[in-house]
Amino acid sequence: MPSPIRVAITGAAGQIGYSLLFRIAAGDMLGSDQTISLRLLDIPASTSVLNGVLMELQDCAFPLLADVSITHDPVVAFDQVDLAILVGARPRSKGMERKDLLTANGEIFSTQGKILNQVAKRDAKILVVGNPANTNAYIAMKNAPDLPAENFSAMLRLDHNRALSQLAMKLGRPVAQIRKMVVWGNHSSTQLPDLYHAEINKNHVMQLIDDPAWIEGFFVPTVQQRGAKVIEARGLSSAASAANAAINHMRDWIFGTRQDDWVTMGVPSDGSYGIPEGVIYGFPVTCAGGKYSIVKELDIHPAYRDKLYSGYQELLEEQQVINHLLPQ
Ligand SMILES: NC(=O)c1ccc[n+]([C@@H]2O[C@H](COP(=O)([O-])OP(=O)(O)OC[C@H]3O[C@@H](n4cnc5c(N)ncnc54)[C@H](O)[C@@H]3O)[C@@H](O)[C@H]2O)c1
Ligand SMILES: O=C(O)C[C@H](O)C(=O)O
Repeated sequence: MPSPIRVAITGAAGQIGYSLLFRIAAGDMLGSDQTISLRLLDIPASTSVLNGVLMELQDCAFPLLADVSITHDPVVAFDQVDLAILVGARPRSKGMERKDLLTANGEIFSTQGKILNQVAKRDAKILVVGNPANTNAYIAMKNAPDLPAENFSAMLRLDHNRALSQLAMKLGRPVAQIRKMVVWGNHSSTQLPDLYHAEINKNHVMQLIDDPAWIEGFFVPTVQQRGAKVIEARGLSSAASAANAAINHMRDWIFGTRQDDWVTMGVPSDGSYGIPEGVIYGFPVTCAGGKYSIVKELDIHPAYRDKLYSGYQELLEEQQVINHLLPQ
């Protein structure tokens, strides 16, 4: 068996952590032949809970779990990590937008970006889940100038999965048959789930959906507002589905996307689709050999062009709020 991969998870005592750790330790992210060394980070106030999580991980006797350690020191958690999933941050509650968390959470990502810069492996893959995920990922990336920008990503996979499921339900077909979904932009209510490129068994789904009102009146707002609806229903934000999306995101980034398919990742813009550099934005990407590439030259529905740009503008507005956390 290959030597253990070091995986750091922040916010490990939280609710996403509780869904995420056990699946990673069971092999859902890195496969059944790969041992894992887990580094769990949380704040001192969560030590008791984190101790309980540690006991439960031990009690599972996972064959792939080479070792697990807990700490509240990011220097220890991120030391020579291969993968870091940055979950630890405050979630929003009912009535809040995700960007309302900017000032509460931004600081965490500037600190952690600096420490990743010092101690993580130079090719570490870093996924930011904590909200507002795109801007937090941007803060971490800018505070880690010695790591390649392409090592940083933000999670839009939950939105992508939500869009896939809504479409599968509409078509009455299995989700596994759908290819080429994308959710553009910010992991916020300005995100744009776009099914105009989607295929099912190599047929364009638009040939099967003769219902434009469903797309704009149901599909798009349902995906955009899903996080808020879950908070309304559960009184807590999505956790198991978020953990599942984080595993999907990392697995595809590491092992590659399916043939003739792509996934949505929040990645640094390279100017594609008129989105200037300087933001982390949801794009369709293919992954191979541990690298992602933005899918180029898709024809954007004319009514969507301005909407893609609105997501960019919102990200710039978010950056204004946390400008003091970016190295000048
Ligand atoms: N991108 C997405 O699709 C997506 C989906 C769901 C949730 N989220 C976000 O993920 C974050 C976590 O959600 P949750 O439901 O697990 O929240 P939670 O409150 O249950 O857990 C958060 C954990 O983070 C810890 N924490 C806080 N500051 C920390 C720090 N500086 N270092 C390490 N740990 C720290 C807390 O002690 C807590 O244990 C929230 O910001 C939430 O909005 C994002
Ligand atoms: O909506 C939230 O605040 C949590 C999360 O980002 C989600 O999309 O479920």
